[in-house]
Amino acid sequence: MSEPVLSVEDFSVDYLVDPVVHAVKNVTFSLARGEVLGLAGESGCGKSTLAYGMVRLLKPPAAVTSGRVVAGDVDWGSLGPEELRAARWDRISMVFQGAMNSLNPVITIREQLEDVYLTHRPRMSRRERRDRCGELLERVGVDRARLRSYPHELSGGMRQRVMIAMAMALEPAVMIMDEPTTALDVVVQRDILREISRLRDELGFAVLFITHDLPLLLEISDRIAVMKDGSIVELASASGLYTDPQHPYTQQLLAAFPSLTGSRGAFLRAAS
Ligand SMILES: Nc1ncnc2c1ncn2[C@@H]1O[C@H](COP(=O)(O)OP(=O)(O)OP(=O)(O)O)[C@@H](O)[C@H]1O
Repeated sequence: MSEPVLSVEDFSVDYLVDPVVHAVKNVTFSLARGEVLGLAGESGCGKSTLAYGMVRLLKPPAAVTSGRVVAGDVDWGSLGPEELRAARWDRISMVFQGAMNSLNPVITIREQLEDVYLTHRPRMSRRERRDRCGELLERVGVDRARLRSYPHELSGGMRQRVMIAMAMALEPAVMIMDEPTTALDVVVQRDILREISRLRDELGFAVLFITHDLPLLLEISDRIAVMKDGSIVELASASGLYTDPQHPYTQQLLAAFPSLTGSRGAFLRAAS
């Protein structure tokens, strides 16, 4: 495998409450350039804690108790608050569940997208910034005329696409997506996921895609990590995990989706 764009080594997070919750336990994995790694597991297994922990967005009582996260040549644990702010979006960007609700209601889509460039690329000319914002929107399937809109004038699906555009604005090597389409209806979800797959092929960023929806992960991932009680119990190629699950918990998860037992492999990305 080529040099990973992201590696997570022996990473652990506790919630320092009484009694202490060991939410993420000694997690290790890496992401190759252009890879989609799915992270599956049921509610409460620690997926979101891992995602927020990786980009150091956790607040007390959460505490990272072991390990490190290295993106490119940067150890995230060694960055100060300012450096972290700069590295987020630029090297690793995030789209979280309900992210569409974090758009500022009183400023236009154009201003929100331009803001990313104003903050992170202050030397970019006004003209280039404007062009880029239009291109970004079109990339995620939203007409550039929408730059003039306010968030409430867009549907939930469109707003989530705007968030994905924003996450791609600085062309980060890694995007972390935590249930990015869960709040949307199934057709919109599929459209957006197809778009993410296409953009990944086109731009070559790697994606850590988190969801409890295993059939969805089988469809879009190259490899899948299965998480249970804070630990990764199995990590395999999507096809390997589907055809030859090793861990009893993975077998149980697969069995919980009767639709998967139909035409074998129909869900697999590799098979499409
Ligand atoms: N602020 C907190 N204080 C104490 N425990 C917490 C806190 N936040 C989360 N936890 C616990 O940490 C564990 C992991 O939670 P986390 O939200 O990361 O799981 P998840 O797999 O992302 O679940 P979901 O899919 O429901 O978001 C759970 O046992 C949860 O109860």
